Amino acid sequence: MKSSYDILVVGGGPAGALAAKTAARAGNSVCLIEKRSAIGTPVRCAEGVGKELLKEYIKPDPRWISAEIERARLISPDGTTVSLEQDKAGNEVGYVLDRKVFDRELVWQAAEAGADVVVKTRATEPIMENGGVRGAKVLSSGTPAEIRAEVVLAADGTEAQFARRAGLDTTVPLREMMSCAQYLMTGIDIDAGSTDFYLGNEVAPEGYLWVFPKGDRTANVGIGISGRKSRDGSRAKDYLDRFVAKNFPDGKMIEAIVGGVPVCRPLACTVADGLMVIGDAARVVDPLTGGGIGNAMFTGRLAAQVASECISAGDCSKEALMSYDAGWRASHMGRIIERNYKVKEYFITLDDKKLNTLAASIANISLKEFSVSTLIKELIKRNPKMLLELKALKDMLA
Ligand SMILES: Cc1cc2nc3c(=O)[nH]c(=O)nc-3n(C[C@H](O)[C@H](O)[C@H](O)COP(=O)(O)OP(=O)(O)OC[C@H]3O[C@@H](n4cnc5c(N)ncnc54)[C@H](O)[C@@H]3O)c2cc1C
Repeated sequence: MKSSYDILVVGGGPAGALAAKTAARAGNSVCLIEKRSAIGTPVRCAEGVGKELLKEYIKPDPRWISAEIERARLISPDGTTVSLEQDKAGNEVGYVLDRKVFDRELVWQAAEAGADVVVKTRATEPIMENGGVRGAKVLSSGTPAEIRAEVVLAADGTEAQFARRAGLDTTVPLREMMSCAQYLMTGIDIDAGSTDFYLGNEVAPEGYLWVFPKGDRTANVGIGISGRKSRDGSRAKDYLDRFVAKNFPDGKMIEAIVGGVPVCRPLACTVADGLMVIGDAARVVDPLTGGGIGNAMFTGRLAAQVASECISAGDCSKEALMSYDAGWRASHMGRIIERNYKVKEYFITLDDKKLNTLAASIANISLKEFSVSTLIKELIKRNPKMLLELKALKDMLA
């Protein structure tokens, strides 16, 4: 680790790794620091990801694919199942990853591209000069040091501490922080080709419960609920325990995790003078699905491209870096986040009866060519009693 670089990346998750790889490939001197002693552990993720989405960033490799997924199923409170099968070209839809291996591979690719990767090194605060970020104060294996950089890319995950310390507003409303609990379970009977989402206030109030297969009768079984507790005082783990006791009484729990997923709108501004915020720290998790791996990689790559251009032009001011902020907001990803935020806000208002009605009305149709707009049209056609509500949703998305 040197004391000065073109680009300093704080955090070795998918956002930081893609940013470091892209920036190093563009010829910049790059340092990626990670506070943990090993990249990728412990895993705080259900590890589901779309195939198409991933293809853009990394070649599929059986070393980090735990399972191939053919369909996603939505299970309503009364057990009605809606199956979303395959993409338009008939390809399998996704993977469940082994993120310990996946994250390590991404960071290894950054190192191979020329980035210095330093673990056990935590950014404690930004170096601020003339109102801008000029690097980071760090604790590297317990020893204080300073790393200066033209641009810092903050990829430090949900807590977004680096951006907050640099003066950005990173507040998440309590109800928009989904609290999660997850067990890695083995010895359970599941559909090995399906990611299952259980909906309803009994199972997961204002959220959902997931079963993501990892091969060999093993799965990530997890839950996210809105806020820290539900109205009756139950926590995410209480709901998960009830579900597991009922559905997988003979299963064995191998690993347990807790975590939070911000299902809010992204940061109002993701840049400052000398600073760009990427991945979960920028709050670009999909607010409807809770998926953030692809969006983390997308923002990491885009930020590194913009940072490289700004460094070459000798201008890393907030104004110059703003093309990253404007770029991701105008992108397909930015538009989907905005749309899915509205869909999520609508779905959390539905009681179990309405969820059952909607699920029953589309359970028997083929959703192979599924798109949100065609689905809403179909729902409106089939649910005259909910016409006004569904029309309001359609207008919101127009
Ligand atoms: C329970 C749960 C289930 C999820 N399931 C899915 C899913 O199925 N599919 C999906 O797409 N997404 C899922 N997500 C979201 C997904 O995990 C994140 O969106 C993704 O990991 C974001 O990547 P990132 O690089 O932005 O942040 P992270 O992966 O969180 O990486 C941030 C890194 O920064 C490091 N760091 C933090 N502070 C510092 C510091 N001060 N100095 C140095 N390093 C620091 C951390 O140790 C960490 O390694 C889930 C999240 C949770 C909590």
